[in-house]
Amino acid sequence: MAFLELKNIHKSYFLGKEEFPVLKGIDLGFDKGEFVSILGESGGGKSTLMNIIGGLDRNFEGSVSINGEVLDHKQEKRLDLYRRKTIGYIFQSFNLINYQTNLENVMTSLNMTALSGVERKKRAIELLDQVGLKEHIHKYPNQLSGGQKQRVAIARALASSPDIIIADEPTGALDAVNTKDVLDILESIAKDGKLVIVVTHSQEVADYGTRILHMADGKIDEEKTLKDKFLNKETAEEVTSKPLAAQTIWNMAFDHIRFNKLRNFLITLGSAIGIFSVILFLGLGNGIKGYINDQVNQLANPKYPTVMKNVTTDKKASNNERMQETAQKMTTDYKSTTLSDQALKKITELDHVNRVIKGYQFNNASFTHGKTTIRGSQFQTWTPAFSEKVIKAGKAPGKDEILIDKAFAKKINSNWKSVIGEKVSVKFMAFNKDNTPVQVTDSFKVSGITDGGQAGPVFGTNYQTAKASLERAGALSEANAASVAVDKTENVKAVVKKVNTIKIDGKRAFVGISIGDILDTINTITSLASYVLAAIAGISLIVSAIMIIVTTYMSVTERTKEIGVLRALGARSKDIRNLFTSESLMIGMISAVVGLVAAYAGQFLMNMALHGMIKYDIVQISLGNVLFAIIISLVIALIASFVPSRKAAKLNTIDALAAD
Ligand SMILES: Nc1ncnc2c1ncn2[C@@H]1O[C@H](COP(=O)(O)OP(=O)(O)OP(=O)(O)O)[C@@H](O)[C@H]1O
Repeated sequence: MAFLELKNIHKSYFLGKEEFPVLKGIDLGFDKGEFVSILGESGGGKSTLMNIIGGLDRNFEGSVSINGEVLDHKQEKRLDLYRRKTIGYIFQSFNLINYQTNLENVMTSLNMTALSGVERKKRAIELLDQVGLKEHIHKYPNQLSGGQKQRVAIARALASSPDIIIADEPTGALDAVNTKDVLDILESIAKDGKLVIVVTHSQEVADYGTRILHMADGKIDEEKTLKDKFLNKETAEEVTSKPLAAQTIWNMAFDHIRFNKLRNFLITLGSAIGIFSVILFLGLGNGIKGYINDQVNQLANPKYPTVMKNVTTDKKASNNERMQETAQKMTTDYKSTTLSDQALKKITELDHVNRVIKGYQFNNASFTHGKTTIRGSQFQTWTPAFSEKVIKAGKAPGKDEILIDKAFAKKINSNWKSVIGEKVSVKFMAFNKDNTPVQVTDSFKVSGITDGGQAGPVFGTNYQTAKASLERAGALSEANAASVAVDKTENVKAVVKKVNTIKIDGKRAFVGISIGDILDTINTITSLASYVLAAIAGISLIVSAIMIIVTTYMSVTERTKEIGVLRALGARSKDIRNLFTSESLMIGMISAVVGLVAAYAGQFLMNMALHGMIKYDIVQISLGNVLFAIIISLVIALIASFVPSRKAAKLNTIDALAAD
């Protein structure tokens, strides 16, 4: 029984329905230690036969057996293992991987063995030494002569110590000297106890072997034994085969990215710009939200929700809308907006309420000092609901005293603090019990100066002072607003909810609102705005996804031959898919890192530039934003590589090897 046996091999190609028989019944036996040359006219079917022996072609009739065991061509896994372990391929056009050094080319085959990393490297160097290339191991294939390239290819074919070496026109591209060298090496391989099968057109090459087979018209028409096969000395080295490890695939992907530096740099840059802008906008959203929260909290004490009379009958109206309606009603039907002590008592009786502080709010007040007047501002009572931080100089108003806004104080005197102690007159419209407008004019001493920041100017006296003014003018003096002192911040929400459900005479009596509610509204608006901006920036991520798709496609097209070589060396179809997916993921990962670094740099620069103006870090990239960037970038890379990497994995090995 021969080591390799072919029985009744038939193979046809079909063009449409038309059949072109190429192999018409081949029966052959080969032994280890043989150096067999297959000669024959061009188009006679030599390569077709080699593809069947090499486990690259599965569509044929007949059987191939190794050591008596029939190879099941239907089992892809079995064939992958067969190519990895039993077959070593040498091609006419060398088919080395151009972005790998010669050492790495040999290592690629060794990476499909169970040898350790150190052993693989040692063996690769030994093999390259054996073919006389020790000095050239770190060169790339394009830095070698044709003969040298073919020797690297031989070293690679020998790497996994296969029993059969198939060489398709191995000397076709070589001159006489290199041809002799390569044939010597092939002979020594046969002498080592391996089966060497060479396809050639050259009688000179054929004469070198131990046996010549001649093919014509799809059959072996002549067979000639030149010399005895070499003694089958059992080779000591037995290398166990293993599929490509994930780590190796990552390394190959990385090598390719490095090899195509400029192209990958540009793609990474494109994707990174997308990530950068999305993250920066999200960070800006966080910062603006934080800034507004900070401003509002500087202005108001969150433990004091504000209450007004509810005048709205529309059940669907929000609390904000109700407050606005009450404020409007103050100018037409003032009486209906006042809060009686009796009504406010209902709030005082609620759990967690310490007390209710009565107050006033009047719009369109004007303030005058000498020739300086400011109109259209709100005049209100100063209650503990304001944060003390609002007072930038001086103190809270006592009897017949007033707090004025800093901008107004500056108008009076550029040395604004000096306005404290001066008299300021206030004029605003109130109403008497018949809802007839009554002008209130009074004059108070400035006790302090306020800065309401984004919330606008704050002018205010204490409750007693305002009440006395209203009474002097003959206006209604019942409060039209109140602040509720709640025991703890965490109870504010519950108290406000309760306040909003209190009914008097069967109607909802109050509308209460807390700073928390106001912040919730502002935060929702800011988040929305920042998401919209991030989504607009996200369009560039779509562009980057398209770029990755295009490059992966280009990469697959450019590397068709490499895919064929890897499959011929025994890589599985999923290894090919993983190779392209890994490359995209790596580009996605690098883009995310570059985008994030740029976003952090942007954050630093923007915060530094704006700090003088707003004393706040306006860009605040959160850990969540960082994770989001990494995940979105990887997901895009994964989606973008999905189709091209599958296309690569599905390529037919023979067609891939035939690619130019
Ligand atoms: N994929 C294919 N589809 C259709 N016909 C094919 C295909 N591959 C090869 N053939 C045909 O099969 C025949 C045998 O081709 P093969 O490459 O095996 O010949 P060969 O003996 O190796 O030729 P050469 O010495 O020129 O390399 C040729 O006529 C060729 O045109």
